[in-house]
Amino acid sequence: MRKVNIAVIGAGSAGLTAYRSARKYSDSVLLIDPGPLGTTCARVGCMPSKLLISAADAAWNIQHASTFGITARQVHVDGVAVLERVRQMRDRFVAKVLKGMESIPELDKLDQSVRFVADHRLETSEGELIEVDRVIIATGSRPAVPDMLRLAGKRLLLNDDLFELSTLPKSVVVFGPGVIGLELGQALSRLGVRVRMLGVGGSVGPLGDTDIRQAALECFSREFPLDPDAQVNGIKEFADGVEVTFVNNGQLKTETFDYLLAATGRRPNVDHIGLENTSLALDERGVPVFDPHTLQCSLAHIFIVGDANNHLPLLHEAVDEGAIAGRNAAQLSDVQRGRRTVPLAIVFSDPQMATIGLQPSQIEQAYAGNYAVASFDFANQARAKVLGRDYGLMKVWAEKESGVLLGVEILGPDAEHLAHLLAWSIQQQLSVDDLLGMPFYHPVLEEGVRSLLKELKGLI
Ligand SMILES: Cc1cc2nc3c(=O)[nH]c(=O)nc-3n(C[C@H](O)[C@H](O)[C@H](O)COP(=O)(O)OP(=O)(O)OC[C@H]3O[C@@H](n4cnc5c(N)ncnc54)[C@H](O)[C@@H]3O)c2cc1C
Ligand SMILES: NC(=O)c1ccc[n+]([C@@H]2O[C@H](COP(=O)([O-])OP(=O)(O)OC[C@H]3O[C@@H](n4cnc5c(N)ncnc54)[C@H](O)[C@@H]3O)[C@@H](O)[C@H]2O)c1
Repeated sequence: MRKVNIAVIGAGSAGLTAYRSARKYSDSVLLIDPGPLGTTCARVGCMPSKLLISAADAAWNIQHASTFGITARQVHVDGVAVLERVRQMRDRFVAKVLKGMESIPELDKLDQSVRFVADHRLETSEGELIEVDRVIIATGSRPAVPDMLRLAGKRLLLNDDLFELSTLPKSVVVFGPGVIGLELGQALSRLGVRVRMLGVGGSVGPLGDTDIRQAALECFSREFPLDPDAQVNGIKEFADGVEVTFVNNGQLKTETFDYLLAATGRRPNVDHIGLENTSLALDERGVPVFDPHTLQCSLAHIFIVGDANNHLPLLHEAVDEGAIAGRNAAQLSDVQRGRRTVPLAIVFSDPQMATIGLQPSQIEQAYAGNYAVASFDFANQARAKVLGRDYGLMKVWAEKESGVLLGVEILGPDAEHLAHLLAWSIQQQLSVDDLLGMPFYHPVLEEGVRSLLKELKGLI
């Protein structure tokens, strides 16, 4: 039987980093993945979605240049060319990952799927048994599709499928106004696809603040119909599309679309890896209980990283977790708490959305009576007006006595940059006064942060 010191299950962003981190300490590290290789981020996630969004923004900016007195006569979106570019560029990102994997010795790689058959034993899809001293689970996640949406049959699209279409569809109903739904749904709409978006429970993107959520709803609803708490009565596949019956303004309405895009969340890939054959403690979703600082599970020799642990399903977190777990798995007698960065999530919609630090509900719970919050409306911001993008709302929460920043939510132009500025400030535990002592150029979007901080100073 093959014997391995450290087995890394999954060669995505988390697994690859875990492998490299562990390999610094041990010669016996096996990276196991049946493929497709190249990582979710590069193949079907971060990169192709951002490529589609860039195409959409190009079309949108031309169509809306009239704000500046510039009119383009005819804007033609060539759906075939748009998707070809997305795939071409996507393939380059994937190729870069695969090239990087070439430096991994062949003996360290196994192109099969594996499952646990005991705490220290894995079985490959071909029946080979592998005795393992330590294991890092890095199996990622996959779309979670409610049964009802499967009624769309062949007309059901997942994020993976969207980028493989030969041309842009004419119409798409998007289920789930979360991160993926808003990014892809808005991009499709801006590329001329008729989009309707339906959600449950009223959530919009990752936003926790009700005012910002409302502002987001208003912004997106200007571009396509969006009901974040829809009542859907039926879904039916027919030869050329899918028919959806839902309640719209109190009336039952039936509309047909080319496709139904399911963007209703993701589930960790831990249900087919034989966890039932181990003595690992699992949570209510069947995910191994683990320590987010060490990535160690209830059995000291097993670690879980990236989307598989369902904690912070984002690329930079997957990479950080892989590095921590790789080191800890290799140094089992000296497991250490790795450094976790301040929570930061960005949605590449327009306006962009960002959440940083503690969520509003967490602040209420931990700092009740001892925090202040100020908000800023981009409608009044000089730079946003110059850019013709004067919409959005931003809030910052700070502790009352110290003035230290606790959390931020942004809906606004170029939020990706403001979000980093504020995330770095929170991580440095900077206070409102510290930040107000920094330079603010004119005219820039950051001046909005200064206005907000000045208001916040008056409240703490
Ligand atoms: C549409 C979309 C857009 C996104 N955009 C962003 C973004 O802009 N920014 C951001 O930060 N995040 C984004 N994400 C999230 C990000 O892509 C993920 O958080 C990240 O890719 C997770 O990496 P991972 O290593 O955990 O998983 P993966 O990269 O999915 O790797 C898991 C690997 O495990 C393998 N595997 C599974 N089961 C087994 C088994 N039994 N045996 C062996 N191998 C197995 C799989 O083949 C796969 O290669 C996006 C996700 C999606 C879907
Ligand atoms: N820019 C980024 O960083 C980025 C981009 C895309 C994805 N991601 C990662 O991928 C994860 C998954 O994204 P996601 O958008 O699939 O999940 P999500 O949790 O962000 O959104 C799922 C949405 O679907 C809704 N929903 C659930 N069941 C539904 C149903 N039956 N009908 C209609 N709506 C329903 C939910 O209310 C929610 O609004 C994100 O949490 C994020 O971590 C990140």
